[in-house]
Amino acid sequence: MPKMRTSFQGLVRLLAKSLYPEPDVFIRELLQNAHDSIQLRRIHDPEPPGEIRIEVDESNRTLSFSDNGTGMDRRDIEEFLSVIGSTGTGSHTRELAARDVAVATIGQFGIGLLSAFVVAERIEVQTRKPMATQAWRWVNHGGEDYELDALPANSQPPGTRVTVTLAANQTAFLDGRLIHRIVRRYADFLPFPILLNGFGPINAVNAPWHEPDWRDPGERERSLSAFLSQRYADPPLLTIPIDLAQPRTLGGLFIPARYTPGGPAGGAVDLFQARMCIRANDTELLPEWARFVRGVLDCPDLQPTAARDNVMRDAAYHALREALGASIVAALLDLATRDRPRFLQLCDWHHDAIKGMAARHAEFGAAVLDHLPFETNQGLLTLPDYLSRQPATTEGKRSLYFFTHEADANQFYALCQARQLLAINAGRPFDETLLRRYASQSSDTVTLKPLDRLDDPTLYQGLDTAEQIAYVRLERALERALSEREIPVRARASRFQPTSLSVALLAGQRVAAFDEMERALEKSFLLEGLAELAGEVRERLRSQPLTLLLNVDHPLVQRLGELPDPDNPRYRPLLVGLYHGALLNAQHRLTPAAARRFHADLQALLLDHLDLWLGQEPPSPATGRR
Ligand SMILES: Nc1ncnc2c1ncn2[C@@H]1O[C@H](COP(=O)(O)OP(=O)(O)OP(=O)(O)O)[C@@H](O)[C@H]1O
Repeated sequence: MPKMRTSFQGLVRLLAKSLYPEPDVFIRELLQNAHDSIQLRRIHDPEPPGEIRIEVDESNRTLSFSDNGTGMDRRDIEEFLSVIGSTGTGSHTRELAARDVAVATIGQFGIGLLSAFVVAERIEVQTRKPMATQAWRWVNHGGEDYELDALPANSQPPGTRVTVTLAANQTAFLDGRLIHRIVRRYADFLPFPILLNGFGPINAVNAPWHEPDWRDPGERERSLSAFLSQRYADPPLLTIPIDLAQPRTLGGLFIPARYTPGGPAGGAVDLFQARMCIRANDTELLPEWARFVRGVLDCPDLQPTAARDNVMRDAAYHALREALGASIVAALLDLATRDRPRFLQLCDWHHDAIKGMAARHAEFGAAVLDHLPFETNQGLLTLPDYLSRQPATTEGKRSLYFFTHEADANQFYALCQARQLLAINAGRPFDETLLRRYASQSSDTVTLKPLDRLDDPTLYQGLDTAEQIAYVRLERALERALSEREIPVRARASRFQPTSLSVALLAGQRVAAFDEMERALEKSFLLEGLAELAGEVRERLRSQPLTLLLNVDHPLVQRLGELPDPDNPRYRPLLVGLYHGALLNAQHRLTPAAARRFHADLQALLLDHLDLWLGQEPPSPATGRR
């Protein structure tokens, strides 16, 4: 019966390519082999110091990796190097562990050498054990067959030299700068110097957590901060040293001084295992809420996948994720008490990220909510601070006054100041959600009081019937004057403090949306379809009226209320001016279009005013003109 056959060469290439989709990992794997062999030799021979050399030979299209590690004898070559899936490093390490000798090797699968076949057409290994009287040369062209020759001892110093002849389409790897970058990415913290063409070390060798003074808190903070600023372009606003016993993890996290909206979807870490990078920019390990955090971690207890480009989602992984979350929360809370200004700065710069995460993730929210700052008319306050300044009712309840439109802050602060109310500006994203969560968690002691409701008796007093009737004419005249300008407004006379405020402008959600639309339409590069859509939304928003509250205690409102015919066109600029004044007082609401209209109106009003004066003056004797 005919038999199925396999192509060894085809299988090896397929396996190598599917395991190692990034061809540059062969550099990582060969450096790791060199590292492991040095580690194994150093158990018996601390001298000479370990060293790895990379040499480029462009004319022969070769890259070679030399180490002064254990080297191999014929048995090692036949049992481990030449057998896919058989690991000498792994088995030596296990034997040593059984004798309680710890050695920090990385290799464990016996397949790393395969990765070189993704880029190589030939691999030559020259090797000698330190005391051996013979060296060996092994050559493979990516097939089942290999050549093995004995060489005189003086042809190879103790250790191993692996020479990779690159395939004709892989010569990019002869570029020194590329090699340098790959070494920094994967092997920056290998504990032995890596020299490139005789120069170096080109790796950092140690990270701050490998240095002897790592346990000194001051030194640790300083070195970690310098290291992280240099590694990432962002200087850290807060550094979080990580030194965990279970699962063993060393490293540093940080919250950058800049927040890039739309940056990585999750917090990102460069994940190392036993000093070798397995995953740069991993966005899965940190808890989902920790979007504002970055850093480097080395966790030897994580189990890498065979391709060494990810880690298993095992118990150690989940325990690490949880421990990192706890470390971040602890560092934030520590900063909140130790260095309040910096904590506030951090909450401001990362407002959306930190408050957003507190709103979305109950656990994180519960841990930090008491410490988050909220803007009030007496500066930034935490919710417990705010409540401690509020009087309690007889039932022990305290009111939490807030308004939800940041654009209204100027106006609301004036209203609240006049009534000596302490109010929270909950206008930034997530503020209102967090306030509501806080109040519902403390419903026995806290009552929420939204201030942007028209019928709020705390701020606005109703009028008696006679007063209401007296102001109806002015209310209607104001509405008509503004509707001529396509500004839909509902005017209502009321009484509020301070009396210096003639008009308060109240709006629903529509204000922010409307302003956005107005701004969008000002942009010349807005796509045609989008401009049409924005225009349509604006028109719909426009039809929802704002509410103008007229303060009957203000002299201007009183005088206008006394006019027998407020509809007379000559008063229109004054009525529109009232509206513009309120708009201006609410600061942010001045869109470019509103500013242009206001400017034109103000000029017309000033001109009228001048004419009025000139009309009262006697004519000039020279010109006969007034
Ligand atoms: N530079 C070297 N010095 C000494 N022995 C080596 C060297 N390179 C490879 N070997 C031997 O060849 C074996 C196979 O190497 P290979 O890179 O395929 O796998 P590994 O390093 O054991 O495991 P992994 O697949 O996890 O990297 C090693 O376990 C080791 O015994």
